[in-house]
Amino acid sequence: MMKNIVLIGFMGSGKTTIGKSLEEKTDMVFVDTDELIEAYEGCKISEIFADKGEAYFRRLENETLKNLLASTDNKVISTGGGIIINQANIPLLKQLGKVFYLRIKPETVLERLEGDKTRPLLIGEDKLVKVEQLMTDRKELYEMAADKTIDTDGLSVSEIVGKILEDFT
Ligand SMILES: Nc1ncnc2c1ncn2[C@@H]1O[C@H](COP(=O)(O)OP(=O)(O)OP(=O)(O)O)[C@@H](O)[C@H]1O
Ligand SMILES: O=C(O)C1=C[C@@H](O)[C@@H](O)[C@H](O)C1
Repeated sequence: MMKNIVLIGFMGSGKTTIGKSLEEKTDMVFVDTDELIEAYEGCKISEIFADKGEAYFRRLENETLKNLLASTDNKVISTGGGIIINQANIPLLKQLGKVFYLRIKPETVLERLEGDKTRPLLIGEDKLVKVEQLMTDRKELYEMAADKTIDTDGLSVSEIVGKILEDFT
């Protein structure tokens, strides 16, 4: 297994925020699979979904994990919220390093992503219903992929970072 910290969890669970804070507090380098895909494709995730479809995006996520496996370690890898949908990704995540699942309640997701237009799966009405449905569909997959689950509701960024570092040996 490579020595990376891998962060998984729903949109808005804090993967980017926690990942960047880990980068500041350690000698590890932060990367984000959504950002790597945007850089590779030269456009935004919402444009990839609109122009080429979700299935195309999911293939890019799988390629991105394979590229990271071929790269150096000592990274904090933040992942797209749906990275676990393709179950072939689960063993890849585990090979990359220790997988931390940042668990969050649907209500907290809505509070955090209010007005955010960058998540194509959460556009339109009835967002709470959409979030609840997606979480129900994904719950088991996140748990299957995780080495460690952190319930993040009500915790500060530094508390979550502390828990991860305590556990990352
Ligand atoms: N522990 C926390 N407490 C309060 N607010 C937080 C916490 N962690 C993150 N946030 C806020 O929640 C929002 C979403 O966080 P972030 O972008 O890090 O999530 P994400 O998991 O990377 O989402 P996505 O996968 O959709 O990019 C941000 O505005 C961030 O400041
Ligand atoms: O939860 C999801 O399926 C997604 C989460 C984002 O991080 C992006 O990867 C994209 O918007 C899809």
